[in-house]
Amino acid sequence: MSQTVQNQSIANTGASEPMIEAIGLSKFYGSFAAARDVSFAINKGEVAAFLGPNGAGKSTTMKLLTGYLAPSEGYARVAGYNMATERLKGADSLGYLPENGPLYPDMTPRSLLTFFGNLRGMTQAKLDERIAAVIKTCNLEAVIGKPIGKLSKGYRQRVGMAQALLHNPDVLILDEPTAGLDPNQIREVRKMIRELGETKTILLSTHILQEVEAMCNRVVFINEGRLVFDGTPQELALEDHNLDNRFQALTVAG
Ligand SMILES: Nc1ncnc2c1ncn2[C@@H]1O[C@H](COP(=O)(O)OP(=O)(O)OP(=O)(O)O)[C@@H](O)[C@H]1O
Repeated sequence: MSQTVQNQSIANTGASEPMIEAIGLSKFYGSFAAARDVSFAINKGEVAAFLGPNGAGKSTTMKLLTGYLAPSEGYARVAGYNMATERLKGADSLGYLPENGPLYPDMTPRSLLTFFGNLRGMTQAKLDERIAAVIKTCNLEAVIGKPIGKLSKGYRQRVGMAQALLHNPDVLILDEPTAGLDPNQIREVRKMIRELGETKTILLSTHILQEVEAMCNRVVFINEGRLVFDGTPQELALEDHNLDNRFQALTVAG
């Protein structure tokens, strides 16, 4: 597989305040590198796709960025805070949708949101206000009192989004937000992300190329744990005329 950085051009969207930074991030499991010296910066206002085939290291890198996993080398910054030494401050600005969504099947969406709000030290008044807001944003009215384990995949994903949005963070890191959803649910989640992207900086992982064109103004591409492209969707498509061809070119042996 190609292991060279084939395009390091940085997207120029006019914004320049870095909100999500990977600085030489590596994660080793024994001698296997799930992420290897990954560096990029997502600027304020950007909606960035984190692209790569299965097993490329997207979830690992996202966990390193959010501070859920300790890097073997390098460090991450969110909203300017080092996630190794200032994680709580960084977490105030960060909402994270993990790849498997909410893992508390016996809780209801309301009890889950209350639990996370309490963990974040929200006052009851603030919590009531924010729960009402995320129920609306994520369309959770119909299921707010039902056990999460009994909800459809689409609703579980929305509960995960509600949890990520609860403290109204400026930065969102979303691990495959549309995975396993039906076409209607995918359309709804994409619409929600587009709307959120008007006010927030977002990094979302996907291997669906239409998602890039539908939602993103920036692409970071990794393969076998290494950064292989960093630029705009237009730059990604340019060399091989379309995104499908380019995805293949960046991931096949070469
Ligand atoms: N705890 C672990 N121990 C050993 N290997 C791991 C561990 N976690 C992840 N890996 C390996 O690291 C590589 C990257 O995994 P990761 O889940 O980050 O990929 P991904 O790009 O998110 O893939 P997908 O699109 O399938 O979710 C994979 O080969 C995976 O098997």
